[in-house]
Amino acid sequence: EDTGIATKHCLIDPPHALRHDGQFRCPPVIDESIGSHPVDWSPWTHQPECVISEKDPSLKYCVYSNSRHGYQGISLITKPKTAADSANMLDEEFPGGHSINSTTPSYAIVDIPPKGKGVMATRRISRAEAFMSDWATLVLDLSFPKAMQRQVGYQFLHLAAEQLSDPDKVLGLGRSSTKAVDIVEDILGTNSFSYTLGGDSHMALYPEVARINHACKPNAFVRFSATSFDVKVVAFRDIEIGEEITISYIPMNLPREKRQRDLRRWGFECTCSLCTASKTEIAASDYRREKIASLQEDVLKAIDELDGTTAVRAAHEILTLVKAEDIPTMVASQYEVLARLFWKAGDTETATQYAQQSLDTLIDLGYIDYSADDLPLLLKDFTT
Ligand SMILES: C[S@@+](CC[C@H](N)C(=O)[O-])C[C@H]1O[C@@H](n2cnc3c(N)ncnc32)[C@H](O)[C@@H]1O
Repeated sequence: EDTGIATKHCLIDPPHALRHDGQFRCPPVIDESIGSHPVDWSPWTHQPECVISEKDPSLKYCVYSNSRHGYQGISLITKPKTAADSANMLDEEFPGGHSINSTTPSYAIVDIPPKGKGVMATRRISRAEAFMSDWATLVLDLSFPKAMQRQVGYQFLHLAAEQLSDPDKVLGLGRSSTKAVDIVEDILGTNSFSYTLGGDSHMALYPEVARINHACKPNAFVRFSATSFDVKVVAFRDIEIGEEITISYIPMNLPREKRQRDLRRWGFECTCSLCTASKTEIAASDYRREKIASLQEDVLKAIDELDGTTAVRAAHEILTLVKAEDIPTMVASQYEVLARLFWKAGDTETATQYAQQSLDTLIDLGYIDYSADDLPLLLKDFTT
């Protein structure tokens, strides 16, 4: 479930003499010892509160909040170093350049029994269109719950929520039906995305995106940003007025049984069109999906055995199957696999063509924007 987010890292900290405009400085690491004036905590709007793990005293986490970020502020519970690295991802300029330029609202949050709330299109949305934007509101280092005693963990979660400009937007996501001990824990458990920040696994909550229900063949996907905390929701295909917006909570290539098992974490039985299709259709889909998985193993094995011909043949077969199963993101990654295989075999011309096809597929989906640098960057990645 890698959402593929990357963060900017502060790699260059030039000599003092070059720091005349302050632009190139690495952001300082800030923790509770920093000082008692708000200017000391900048860019955070609250004094960080920190705790050291009793289980491992080398681990320290703080709550970092900026109540001006996005619609309702952001709170991170993370290591001081990670917070310093992410400070440049903050965006205090809402409603600024990141929002969707649309005068007609494209969706509404409505009751969709028995799923609870859900998101419905209120106008026609075109394929590849980014029709919703949202900002990370709670971000939590995944190692934090394990490193902390339960009560301290809850206390920090609640502090993080309280320091948002609109805590109710997050707390309102709580399910009244739930038996969970702690409401914030429950909210994060069923609503957040996993992503990497400062090289560590985190979970991130986007309150608006959190209202989107799951489907195994969804009509939308979430597009993450490598350089900011905002996300966009993009249409996989044209969506008609009154249609429910859906995303996939799980990898899109799993057979039915595995999907149902993975979805249990969210506490529902999936009744999407793919899960309730006819027996024959489900069997055909499952067959292709299991075949994709076994062919992926064949590719890896062939690479191990330096058998390029078999690897390419299996990769081509996967491409045909993911097209038949209509898993567009895997079409793009499969072109990339082929590009890498040809690159390895020294056929850089064919490799370049496949790399271009991979990028074209992602651009066509609205997954990335066109950039002239992308092809050389991708090819460079093949060599390193
Ligand atoms: C991220 S939230 C989605 C919004 C949620 N329905 C709400 O009212 O806030 C995830 C929760 O929605 C419900 N849900 C999502 N997709 C569903 C589906 N396809 N069928 C039934 N319930 C679903 C489950 O309760 C799940 O834990």
